Amino acid sequence: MGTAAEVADKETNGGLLDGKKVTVVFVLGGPGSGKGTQCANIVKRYGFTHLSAGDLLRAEIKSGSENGKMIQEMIKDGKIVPSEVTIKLLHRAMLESGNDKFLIDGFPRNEENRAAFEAVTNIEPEFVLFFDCPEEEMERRILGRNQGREDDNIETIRKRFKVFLDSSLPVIKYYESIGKVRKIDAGKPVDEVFESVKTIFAKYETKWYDTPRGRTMMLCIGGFMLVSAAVALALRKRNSR
Ligand SMILES: Nc1ncnc2c1ncn2[C@@H]1O[C@H](COP(=O)(O)OP(=O)(O)O)[C@@H](O)[C@H]1O
Ligand SMILES: Nc1ccn([C@@H]2O[C@H](COP(=O)(O)OP(=O)(O)O)[C@@H](O)[C@H]2O)c(=O)n1
Repeated sequence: MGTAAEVADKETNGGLLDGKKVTVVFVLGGPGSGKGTQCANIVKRYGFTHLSAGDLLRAEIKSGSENGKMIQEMIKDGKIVPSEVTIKLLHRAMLESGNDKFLIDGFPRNEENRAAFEAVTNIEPEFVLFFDCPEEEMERRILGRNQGREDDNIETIRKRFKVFLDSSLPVIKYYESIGKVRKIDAGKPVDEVFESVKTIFAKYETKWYDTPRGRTMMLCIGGFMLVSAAVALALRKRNSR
């Protein structure tokens, strides 16, 4: 049982975010497996909002918040930041986005992350997209990433691999046991990986008439048909006189 405010918050959520039904896909895989790269592709094609737990934590460090120093130390050491911190950032970003489809990348990374997210938001993922990639390939990719990340050095990379095996794989196993994992062979080139991703996301394909431009076109076509009908009617009336 949480505080009264927490309980009230949970009751108003009821699996919804701000009263809205949302779709959440967790994107998991080892460090460097290509989660961020493929999330960018999914955003473009399927209109999801991409929320990377790591990016949100790094932005929190930059913002100079009171938790910044602690987060920085944990990331530098490849450790998993306490759930309450990460979940608060994810929850806020979800509310601010205004979207109803989310890719939550790099989360949940351990059992605590998973259980706490479910308890706080009451949201269950639609499915878990799991990028399965050999460790040597992930290491090669991270070392070539060049994003100036403090944790992309060989010592921290090895720690992150260990945390992935010890803490994150059990979460993937849990979702596997309830039939929610969609596994992708992520060791292939980017385009080939995206081909596999597309087969999983096919049902989220945005129809052209669901886009802002498509809706405008539909309105124009509707307006044109109305005007044509009115003109045809007027002509018929005149001819019948
Ligand atoms: N399928 C792929 N083949 C080769 N390089 C890739 C592939 N996917 C991503 N990369 C590169 O590997 C690095 C790590 O990818 P990234 O998407 O940042 O991984 P993650 O988010 O899982 O840590 C990046 O430099 C990216 O450009
Ligand atoms: N749910 C999460 C996600 C990331 N993190 C931290 O952020 C670091 C970087 O995560 P990331 O997802 O951006 O990067 P990759 O390890 O996937 O390359 C992790 O090693 C953790 O220290 C966390 O504590 N909790």
